[in-house]
Amino acid sequence: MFDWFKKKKPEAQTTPEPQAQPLPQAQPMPEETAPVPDADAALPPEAEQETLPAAGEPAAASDAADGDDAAPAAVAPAAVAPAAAAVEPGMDDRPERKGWFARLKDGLSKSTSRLTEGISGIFTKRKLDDEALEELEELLIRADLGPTTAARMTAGLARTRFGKEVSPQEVREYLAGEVQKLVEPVARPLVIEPERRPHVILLVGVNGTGKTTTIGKLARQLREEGKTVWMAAGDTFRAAAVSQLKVWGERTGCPVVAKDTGADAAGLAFEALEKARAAGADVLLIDTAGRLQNKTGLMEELRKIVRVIKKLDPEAPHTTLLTLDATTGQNAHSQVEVFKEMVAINGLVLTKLDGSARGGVLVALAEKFGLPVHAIGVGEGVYDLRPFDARQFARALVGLEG
Ligand SMILES: Nc1nc2c(ncn2[C@@H]2O[C@H](COP(=O)(O)OP(=O)(O)OP(=O)(O)O)[C@@H](O)[C@H]2O)c(=O)[nH]1
Repeated sequence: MFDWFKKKKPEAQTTPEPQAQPLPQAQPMPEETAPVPDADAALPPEAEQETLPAAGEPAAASDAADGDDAAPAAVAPAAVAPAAAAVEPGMDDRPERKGWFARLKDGLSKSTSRLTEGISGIFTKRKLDDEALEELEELLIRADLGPTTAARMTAGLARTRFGKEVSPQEVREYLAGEVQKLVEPVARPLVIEPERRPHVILLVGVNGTGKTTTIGKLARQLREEGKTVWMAAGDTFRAAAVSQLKVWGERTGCPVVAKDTGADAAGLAFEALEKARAAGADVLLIDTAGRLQNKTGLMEELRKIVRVIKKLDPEAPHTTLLTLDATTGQNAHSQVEVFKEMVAINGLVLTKLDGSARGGVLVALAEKFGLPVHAIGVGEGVYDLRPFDARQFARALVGLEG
């Protein structure tokens, strides 16, 4: 299995340091699932194909998802890559060289230094006058906090300190407090509802924002909590995405339901839910495509996935998470708008807050959309997903110690 992994290292796959820290035992596979040692051997021979109760291939006229009674199309069953027998040596990057707060702070340092240097420039030995307020407002807008937030924060500072001498440290403390107040309501950890079996989590987001990596990180966390996790390789558009998810499956000891490139993503999600349910899994994580360049196609695909899995569980997906790359700054706003049109987003994961991030955007997103930020990504490793802590984030953003 790991030979395959070595041979077919996917493009975006990371190479964490070899430090074994075993997760719980690999999950048992249901009897009827065939191990798939190779990504290219995902389809079983024709004789073994079975008829699915719903959801056909994209070309099939009968779309079970549309709720019609047409006969479901015969499709190749999804292959299930078995959970690895043991955690891959090297997947565990837990003995961190740096604490996650330090990483977050480092990552935010570009936004932070611009902000802190700016604040020092404006406020050293100077009274808070209109000009200083204007400069501060501009600085906050440039740090991606958004015009509304910038205006409110500046006005708040003026209310209590106008005409007085304020130090840069005072301003930073004030801003950290305001940012914390703003983001606190959205800092909500992801809750897995035990009565759902499985709790279905759909990951959506533009390509490259970190969906697949986030699935791997989430799977690791959930497995450590003793939960059984299945994954569905719903980005059937890109072969690399499927292989990448299989690698994460191996790393975390979670079965991955996958099909060949071009297969119907909704059909795959349906099968994955059936299988995860039959196996009594606690959580099913569904990866999806993120081809925003074909917005209509993507919208249809995501909506179909949702319709199809609702046939098995009317309340699924129980969580639809949008991953946003924090380095894209204001672009994140339009991504939220676009994906909200497609599916009912009920949580965000902000990734790449460790790398030249434009972290202020998180504040503006919180203000504008109020969507819960369930987690933040602070690195490429399997341990680099953290619950979003409002206070620590706020302090890191303005360059204060946690
Ligand atoms: N520094 C850093 N890199 C990250 C983080 N999350 C993901 N990445 C990297 O971002 C790249 C894209 O991540 P993917 O998980 O492949 O993103 P995706 O949305 O699934 O993209 P596709 O597979 O193209 O659909 C990979 O190189 C990841 O290692 C993070 O929190 N920090």
